[in-house]
Parts: sequence; C-alpha cells; structure tokens
Amino acid sequence: MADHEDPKTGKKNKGTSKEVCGYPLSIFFIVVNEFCERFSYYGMRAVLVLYFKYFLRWDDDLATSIYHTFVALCYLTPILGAIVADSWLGKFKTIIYLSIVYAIGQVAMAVSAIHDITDTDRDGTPNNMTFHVVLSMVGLFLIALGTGGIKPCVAAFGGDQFGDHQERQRRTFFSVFYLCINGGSLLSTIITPILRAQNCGIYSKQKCYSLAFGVPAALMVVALVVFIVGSGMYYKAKPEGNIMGDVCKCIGFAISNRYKHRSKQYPSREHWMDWAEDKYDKLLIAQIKMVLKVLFLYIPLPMFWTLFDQKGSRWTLQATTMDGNFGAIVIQPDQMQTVNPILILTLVPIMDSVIYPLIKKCGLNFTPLKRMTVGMFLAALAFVCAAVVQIEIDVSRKHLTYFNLTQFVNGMNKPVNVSTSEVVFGQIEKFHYSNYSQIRNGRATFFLQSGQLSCAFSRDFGFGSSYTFFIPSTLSLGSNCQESITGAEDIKPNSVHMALQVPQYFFITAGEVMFSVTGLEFSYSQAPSNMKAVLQAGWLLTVAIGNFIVLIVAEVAKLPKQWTEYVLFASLLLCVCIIFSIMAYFYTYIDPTEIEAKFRRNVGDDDDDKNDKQRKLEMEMMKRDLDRSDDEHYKGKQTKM
Ligand SMILES: CC(C)C[C@H](NC(=O)[C@@H](N)CC(C)C)C(=O)O
Repeated sequence: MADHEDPKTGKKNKGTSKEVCGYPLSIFFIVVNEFCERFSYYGMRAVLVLYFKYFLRWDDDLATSIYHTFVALCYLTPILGAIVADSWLGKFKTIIYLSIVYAIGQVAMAVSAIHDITDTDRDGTPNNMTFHVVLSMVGLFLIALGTGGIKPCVAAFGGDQFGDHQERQRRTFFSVFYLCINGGSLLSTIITPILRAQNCGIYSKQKCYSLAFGVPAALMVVALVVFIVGSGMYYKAKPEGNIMGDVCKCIGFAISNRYKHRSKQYPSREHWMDWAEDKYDKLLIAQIKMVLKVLFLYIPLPMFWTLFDQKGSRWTLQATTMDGNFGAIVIQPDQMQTVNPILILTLVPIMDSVIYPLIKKCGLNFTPLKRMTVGMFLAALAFVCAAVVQIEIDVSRKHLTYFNLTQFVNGMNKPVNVSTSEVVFGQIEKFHYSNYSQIRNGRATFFLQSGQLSCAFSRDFGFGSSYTFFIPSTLSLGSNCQESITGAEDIKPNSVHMALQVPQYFFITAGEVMFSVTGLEFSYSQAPSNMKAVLQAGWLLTVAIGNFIVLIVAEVAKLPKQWTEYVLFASLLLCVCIIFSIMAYFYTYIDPTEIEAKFRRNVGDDDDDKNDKQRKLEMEMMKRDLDRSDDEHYKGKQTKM
C-alpha cells in the first residue's frame, strides 16, 4: 500500500491501491490511459492538414494556419484544466469530465468527415461545406480543451499515487509515462494515414477521413473507460478551494503592501512575498515562493521547444529536398518524423538503466537541472547537424522539391493518350508535348494508347528528378514501348540521402529525453501539494511559447540561407543554455511535503501556544531556505544544481 500525506493535516494516509513490485497498481490504468489518449491525439493530428486540404478544400496557407492555431491552443488550455483541478474539481473529476469533452470532439471530427451526410447529388463531394467546416471547428475546439485540459492533470495525478518513500519509483513512472506517450503516438501516426488512404462511403467511395478520425475517437473512449475502471484504486487528493484566486490575491497584497511601506522608516523584509504576512497564512506564502522559484527558472525554457518543434516544419521541408530511397523501402519526407518516437522508445530505457547509473557510478551528481542543461545543449548540437546537412544539400542541389516532374513529346503523326495508375497526362496531339506532371518517387508505369496501339513502359524515379520522354514517330502496333521510348534527364535526382538527418534526430531526441522527461518529473517534485497540476501547466506553457517564438524568429530574421537560420537557432539556444545553467546553479532543490508539514506543525503548535522560540527559529530557517536557496538542512535532500 502506498501512503500519502493529507495536504491539510500533513498526516500520512494509506492509499487504497495495491502495490506490484513497489509500484501502486493504479499507475497501470494511468499509463494505459495516456497511451490511448496520445494515440487519439497524434493519430488525429497526422491526417488533419490533409483533411483541411482535400476534404474541406482549403488552400495550403489556411490549412497550415488553422493547424498551428489548433496545436498552440492545445498547449494553452492546460492552465484552464490545472486551475479547475487544483481549485475546484480535483484532478480525478477534471480528467473524467474533460475526457468526455475530448471524446465528443473526436466523434464530431469523425462525423464531419462523412461526405455522404451532405452529398445530396451523390457525386462524392459534400454539397453543404459549411456543415462540415462548422462541425470540424467545434470538434477541434473541444479536442483542444480536452487534451490540453487533462494533460497537466494526468501527469500530476500519476505522481500523486506515490508515497514519500517511493521517490525512485515515481521517477521511473515519469519515464514510463513518456514511453507511453511515444508508443501511442508512433502507432497512430503509422495507422491513421493507412486508414485515410482507404476508400469508403455509402453512395460513392472517397478517401476515408471518417475512419482516420473515427479510430482515434474510439481510442479516446477506451482511454476514458480504462481510467474509470481504475477508479477504486486511485489516491485522490482533495482540492483546497479557489487556490489560484488566493494565490493572485496574496501576490497582489504583497506588492501593494510593499508599495505602501516603501519609505525607509520601515525595515525591509527578506523576500518581497513576506509583505503578505500581515494578512496571509505563512504556509500559503511559502507555497507561492516555491512556485515562483520554479516559474522563474522556466523563463529560458521555451527556446528548447522552439527548436524541438521544428522537426515537423523546417526539418520535414529539408527532407523534401533529399533522397528517401532506402533500398527495400522508400521513405516519404513526413515519415522521417517517426524517427523521434522510435528513438524515444530506445533511448529512455538506455538512459534510465545504463547511462544515468553509469554517471552515478563515476561519482557525478547528475541532478535534474544538469540533465536539462545537457538536453538543451544536445538540441543546439542537433541544429548544427541540420545546418551541415543543409550546406551539403545546397551544394548538390539544383532544384527545390522532392516531386518528380515528367513530360511527354509526341513524335507520332497521331494523338496519343498517356497515363499512370495515379496521373493522367491526357491526350497529346501529334507533334505536341504535354505539361509537366508530378510522379511519385520510385518505379512508375506509363500506359500509352493511340487507336489500336496500346503499350506500357516503366521507369525508376529518384527524388526531385525531372524527365522528358520522347514517343518516336516509328511507334506502331506491336512495338516494344520499354525499348522504343527514350527519356532525357532534365534535372538530376536529389543526391543527399535522408539518412543524413538521423544524427540531428538522434541529438534532438537525446536532448528531449534529458530535458523533457526530467522537466516533467522536476515540475511535479518541486511543486507544493496543492499546485501540482498548476506547475505542470506552467511547464506545458513553455511549449506553447516556444511555438510562438518559431513564428516570430522566422518572420523577423528572414535569413536568405536556410543553414544560417539553423545556426541562428543553435546559437540562441546555446546562449539560453548558458543563462539557464547559471540560474540552475543558484537553485536549491526542496522537498515541498516536508516544508509544508513543518509549517503545518508550527501552526498546530501556535494553537497550543508552546515552545515559541524554537518554533520561530525553525520557521526562520525554512523561510531563509526558500528565499536564498543556500541551505542544506532538510535531511540532505536539498542539493544545488
Ligand atoms: C510536452 C510535449 C511536447 C511532450 C510529448 N511529446 C513527445 O513525447 C514527442 N516525442 C512525441 C512525438 C510524436 C512528437 C507529448 O506529451 O506529446
């Protein structure tokens, strides 16, 4: 059984969850829930832009803007979920209610993608596009509210399941939690594009977006059911009223009180928050100090996410100018992104079971903040690799895309029809040429048809190449097209291989493991008991801000060469990394439970009115510890960076 401390009394309560190998059983339901939820989120996200473009028929710009607005919203809503959880409903109920909202949103998306609903003329295209647009926008809003709202609660709720004696297990939990995120997302980003490529429909068959959204919707329902099944086993910390309201009022009072007493005749106080002592509980003030200390440390962190989130944009665009032919398989540029979750699934266990223990054995104290600093450095290194690859591409490249362009010149004295299984060149008049059309990378077969003459020929196409094929005047019934048709290479295929992106993916993912997995746990362990979800939301807010910085820097810098932009981002992160390491050096790890317990004990003593001097001394020591961060008297638990 895991025991827990009651946030009000400071007394340990026995949890109701059984333990398996030292872990509360309830954790199982939480990690499975996370796996299904991330499957649902990333699965839906994988086909979203294509849904906008091909189903709703939006142009690229609108599709991209709405996509990024949605992603940013998903990282802004955690603060709402956290406030509701910590101040009002508690994490358990918040997760349940917002998961329902989330599942409804996913179902709305699936329904919005059924073209038959408004396809009155049964031609395969919706006739009332407004219906589909409105329903999908409502769906996306509900999803953003749900996924963002539950995100800080699920992580913190998982952390809550561990007792004070299970610090090591709790750290492992956050690693497993991260594995589940990436396992779920990897699986769904492979599966949903396959589902989308199916044809479905009642009256006419179309690409099956409804199935690609429907399966994530079903997984969200499974996530909810799994979470509810574990209900009897969870430790559910009770919310302590409008904590965020109290925090704001307390900070406001401290500032105004400080201002009122600005004259020199009033003795200064150790910390500006101490000016709230005239009205507010010392425990609340101590808790606010803990939160502010961590939030201050978060200021440089968005820069990491600024680089991290460019995997999906800049790096994918870079991949479009590279050669994705891996022999047996041909990798599409956007598929390169799956390297990240694949590497996470391998690196997290390696780090936890080999690298970190090895570092410990060498006598080095690799504290969370040191790990995060190294993580930032690795991300900067990843961008240096990206810049080197970019220079290589620029040197070898004469064109800009990964599409292959092909045209035909008809040398015959009669028209000819040319097509592949995917592209129709149409009828090419005698002695005329066709427009250039895009052909898939890999092998393509062309079918020629002119009167009685019908033949086929195949060619291999490298990424980014362009060809002109000549149909000779001598081509006639019985000719062998494979031999008769000659081609000229207008543009050579991309020569820089996509495998060269692997080092940059490796460094950014190793950086992510050190930065993000550690940061997740750090945000939990350093938060006061009544603001765990709020600090998780603060952590996620750094992701949202990071995404905005990408837009700002890319817009403001407007560098002519892509590799210089990569170097700029790497340099910015390096500077931020140095600043962060200095800030981290002055940070002292605390044990919020212990500090809170001491404050509570002192309040209890206050009631009994005994041992006044000793109590005051102890309180002073704790305050000093929070203010100056240079004490080490909490059972040696507090360490510097
Ligand atoms: C805080 C989030 C950015 C962290 C996490 N993302 C990941 O773990 C990525 N490696 C997933 C990949 C598929 C982009 C998340 O919670 O989604």
